[in-house]
Amino acid sequence: MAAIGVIGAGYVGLTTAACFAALGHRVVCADRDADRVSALRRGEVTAHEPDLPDLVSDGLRSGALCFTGANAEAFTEAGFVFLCVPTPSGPDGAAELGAVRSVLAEIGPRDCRVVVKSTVPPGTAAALSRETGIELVSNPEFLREGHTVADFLHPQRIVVGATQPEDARAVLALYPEAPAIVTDTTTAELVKYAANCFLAMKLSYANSLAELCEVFDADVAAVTEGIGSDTRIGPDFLRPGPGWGGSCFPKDTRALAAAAEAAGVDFPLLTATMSTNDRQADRVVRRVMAETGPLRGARVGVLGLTFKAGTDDLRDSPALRVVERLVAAGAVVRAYDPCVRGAVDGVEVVESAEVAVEGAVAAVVLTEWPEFGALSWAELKPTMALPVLVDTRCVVPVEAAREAGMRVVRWGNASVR
Ligand SMILES: NC(=O)C1=CN([C@@H]2O[C@H](COP(=O)(O)OP(=O)(O)OC[C@H]3O[C@@H](n4cnc5c(N)ncnc54)[C@H](O)[C@@H]3O)[C@@H](O)[C@H]2O)C=CC1
Ligand SMILES: O=C(O)[C@H]1O[C@H](OP(=O)(O)OP(=O)(O)OC[C@H]2O[C@@H](n3ccc(=O)[nH]c3=O)[C@H](O)[C@@H]2O)[C@H](O)[C@@H](O)[C@@H]1O
Repeated sequence: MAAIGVIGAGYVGLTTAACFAALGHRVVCADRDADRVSALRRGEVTAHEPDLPDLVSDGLRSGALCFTGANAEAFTEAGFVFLCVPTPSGPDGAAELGAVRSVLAEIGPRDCRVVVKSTVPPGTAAALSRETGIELVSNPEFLREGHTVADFLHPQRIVVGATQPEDARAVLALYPEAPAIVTDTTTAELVKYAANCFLAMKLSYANSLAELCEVFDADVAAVTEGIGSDTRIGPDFLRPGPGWGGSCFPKDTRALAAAAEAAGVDFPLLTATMSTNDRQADRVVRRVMAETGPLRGARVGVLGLTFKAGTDDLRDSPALRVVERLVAAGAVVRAYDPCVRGAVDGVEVVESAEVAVEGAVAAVVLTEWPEFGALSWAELKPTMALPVLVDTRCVVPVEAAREAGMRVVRWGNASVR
């Protein structure tokens, strides 16, 4: 059992803290957001993450986990301190390291292992170790939102970068058994970007295939099944949609592109991955308008606002990019998302799919919430101004919707497979 400090109680920090506590370690988790800390002390978890509220409550009850607003309390006694603070995009796309630096300044040289879990550009730990005199360990995180606890407790691999082999061994020993990749800090940092950027590239490829399929009248579901059955390609991350988003892919692709450019390395695959994504929202609006005509003054019902199903996270959501463009085209947008309540810029958020599509010239599915697959288009169609359904996530059973009289645009002409 180890004494662990975790700095940052967001998706990554809170999951790290609660899971390490569940694994038998003693954890102090610090966050500078006083409201978040007060809520967590009461066992209130706002993120929509399966099992996380239970693990937090268990940790608080057993005393294995506690929360503080003072970072110093998380590292005074700790043998390990995990940095899980944000690394957002700066104005030129490069990762902004202000939060990491400020925490390191607070820690100062001391007798504990300082582990960077935040996603930082290759060379960061080495440079900051030189600057601060703290020998940093790199331990990038690969969890997905909506699955944070399961991904943390059952990782496909753990990557640790360290200068001293015993530091890497000590960090690995905190985790459950899993395949480990032990390397230097810069390589570990690059693994993280390489993974996210590769997945983003795969998605941009799939989205371009979807566009091609619509032009050639081919079926993207069959195409991606056809290529995904080749184990060298693999079936995952080939589902086309309105573009990829979330708190990490967009910022991490920008950050790696900025790092490559600063290093004088031409990486056109990466820039094409991003520019392909940037085009997707306009493509959705074009596809809607091809069915409805001009949108000025027309009502559009949007189904789904989060960046993917299974999360309440709206950060850099492709759905919001589409909404912004629909509004710019003059549409009056009403949106429903099972996980979003309250105000979202430019759009009226309503309490049901039925209310969202009432009076609309088109219903546009932008997030793959399973409940959208169960909607009765026979009941919805008579309430709409035009029977148009644009399903960018391919979740609506197309035959049933067509039988109900809907004109269905299914992304990439995807068949139901
Ligand atoms: N969200 C995700 O799925 C994943 C994120 N990452 C990386 O992990 C890092 C954190 O991401 P998230 O957990 O999503 O961020 P988040 O925004 O959900 O949470 C960050 C937390 O850190 C706190 N914070 C900021 N500065 C602080 C400081 N100086 N002292 C104490 N607390 C501070 C904030 O109040 C916030 O609660 C980023 O580098 C991200 O790229 C890596 C893998 C997955
Ligand atoms: O660094 C991070 O923050 C994390 O980023 C992603 O996780 P996450 O942002 O939770 O989301 P994903 O499930 O990867 O989805 C990203 C985007 O791709 C889209 N997507 C995903 C898969 C697919 O087949 N099609 C598709 O359009 C999603 O809708 C979403 O907009 C990675 O999957 C994690 O491994 C990584 O740790």
